[in-house]
Amino acid sequence: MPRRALSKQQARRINAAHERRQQLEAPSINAMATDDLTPQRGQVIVRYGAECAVMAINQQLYHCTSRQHLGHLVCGDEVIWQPTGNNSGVITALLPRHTVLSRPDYSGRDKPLAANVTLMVIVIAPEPLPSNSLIDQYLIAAELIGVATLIVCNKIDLLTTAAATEFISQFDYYPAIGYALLPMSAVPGAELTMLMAHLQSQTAIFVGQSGVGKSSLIAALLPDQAVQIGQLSAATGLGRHTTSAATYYYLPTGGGLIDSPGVRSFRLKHLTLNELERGFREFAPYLQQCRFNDCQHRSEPGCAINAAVTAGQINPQRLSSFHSLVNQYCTG
Ligand SMILES: Nc1nc2c(ncn2[C@@H]2O[C@H](COP(=O)(O)OP(=O)(O)OP(=O)(O)O)[C@@H](O)[C@H]2O)c(=O)[nH]1
Ligand SMILES: [Zn+2]
Repeated sequence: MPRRALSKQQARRINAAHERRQQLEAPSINAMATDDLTPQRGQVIVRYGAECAVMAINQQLYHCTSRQHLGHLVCGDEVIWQPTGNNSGVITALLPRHTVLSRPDYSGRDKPLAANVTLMVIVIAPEPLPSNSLIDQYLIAAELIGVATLIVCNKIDLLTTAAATEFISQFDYYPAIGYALLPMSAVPGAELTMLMAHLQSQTAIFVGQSGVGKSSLIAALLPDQAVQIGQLSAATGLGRHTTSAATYYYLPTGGGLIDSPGVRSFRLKHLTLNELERGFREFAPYLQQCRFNDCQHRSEPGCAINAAVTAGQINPQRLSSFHSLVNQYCTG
């Protein structure tokens, strides 16, 4: 299929990203561009131990330590930092986080994993077969964190056109409740260009079952990932950047994505019934309408959610998914 013509805005973004890339690739990356030592804004690209690689407004990477009172900084954090010369600096303030992706640590306490993510790309594929319940778990997490979502149905090339249509039709009710669904394959082409368009100006993460093609999609989206990793190694002085740490990568058409094994395997934690209800966005207009305040939306009389299912306003599969997640997550 022919590639879509780029709008002026897309072309401008591509040019800006290209310039940024050239700066990233410049051999002078380890040299201070200026003697200016005044505090300035920056973004944490990767945290390693107690230190961070920070992208400065001059589009160069700096190796920064951080003041202890700032706590646990993560990839995606926006910060104020002060250059100290020799391509280094000190992070002095953490700017408010718009969103935080976190996961429980070994003691069960929530620990931030990445900050300021704006889009969760939920990857499914015909192989391994997806479960609607797993999709719902990611959607709930996204609703609670406050990030937008895109459901990507990858590996569509494995199916005939008729089988692909039938496969995708199982998930038809997601677009109906406002969750975009994009069928595609992890190879260059019109579908990848469309995915790029969805990622513009976003900070995305890719989540989904093992084997659905997250790594393949990310590799197709980031042809220069090795260059970016090389620049990080140089900036951090570590020699080798470890890809196990959550890392922000710049996309060629603008925006970026945060990736790490931990981010890719992000899962839902323990939830209260109220949080679970908030995770089903189409339930919202009915939640205060049930006769009983503690209605579990099973067979209670006067349940507005069940009435909405009967009236065709809520998909019955979403309600049964809600019930199975109550059993799974809302203990005690
Ligand atoms: N036919 C086809 N195969 C694909 C596509 N995308 C990925 N694959 C294959 O699917 C397998 C799994 O892909 P990965 O990218 O490793 O999947 P993943 O989701 O990153 O898996 P984990 O790293 O285990 O989480 C590999 O053999 C890929 O080559 C696609 O669009 N079409
Ligand atoms: Zn109810």
